[in-house]
Amino acid sequence: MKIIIGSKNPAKMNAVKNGFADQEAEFVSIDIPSGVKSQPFSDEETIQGAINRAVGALKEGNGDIGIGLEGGVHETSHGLLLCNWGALATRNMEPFIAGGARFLLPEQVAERLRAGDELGPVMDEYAKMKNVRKHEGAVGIFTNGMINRVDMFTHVTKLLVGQFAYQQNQQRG
Ligand SMILES: O=P(O)(O)OP(=O)(O)OP(=O)(O)OC[C@H]1O[C@@H](n2cnc3c(O)ncnc32)[C@H](O)[C@@H]1O
Ligand SMILES: [Mg+2]
Repeated sequence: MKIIIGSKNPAKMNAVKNGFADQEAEFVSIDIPSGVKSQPFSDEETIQGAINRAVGALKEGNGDIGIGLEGGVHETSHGLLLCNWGALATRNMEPFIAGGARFLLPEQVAERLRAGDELGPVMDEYAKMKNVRKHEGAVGIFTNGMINRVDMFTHVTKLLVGQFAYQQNQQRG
């Protein structure tokens, strides 16, 4: 099975490998554009970004499965939530989608995003670190390391792989 990951971000690549850990698979990473804003601002837009990357990866990499993982934010009456979505595309089924962890961003960070900044650079500044988005992620920083970006996207990948497996079983009868 050839799995194409629509990103070269190592946190996403490792998460996909973890999610398929018990299967014989070859992994290829290709930087696929999300087709949405670099900082998606709703669940809807983040889901679309994940689907675009999954479908694009499948085509571009000529694989059996394309995976797209996308981070975004979503405005609520409680404040700005960080949201995370994934999509799994195959040749003959509609893409599967699954959501990951959500939590409120500190107002200081939320204000920067509302003003048009991207979370990646804002997090590096806030945490006084480099490339937070490729390592623990905002989720790792704000949960004191309890859940990092790889853990979070591994969970999303397992939700995708599990739905795909369920559907395959249903079709086999
Ligand atoms: O190379 P790609 O796959 O694009 O990886 P990315 O880190 O940019 O991830 P996304 O495009 O999915 O995320 C959209 C934006 O939100 C930022 N972001 C999302 N989740 C984050 C996190 O946990 N920590 C830091 N930045 C995050 C990210 O840097 C982008 O600015
Ligand atoms: Mg990005």
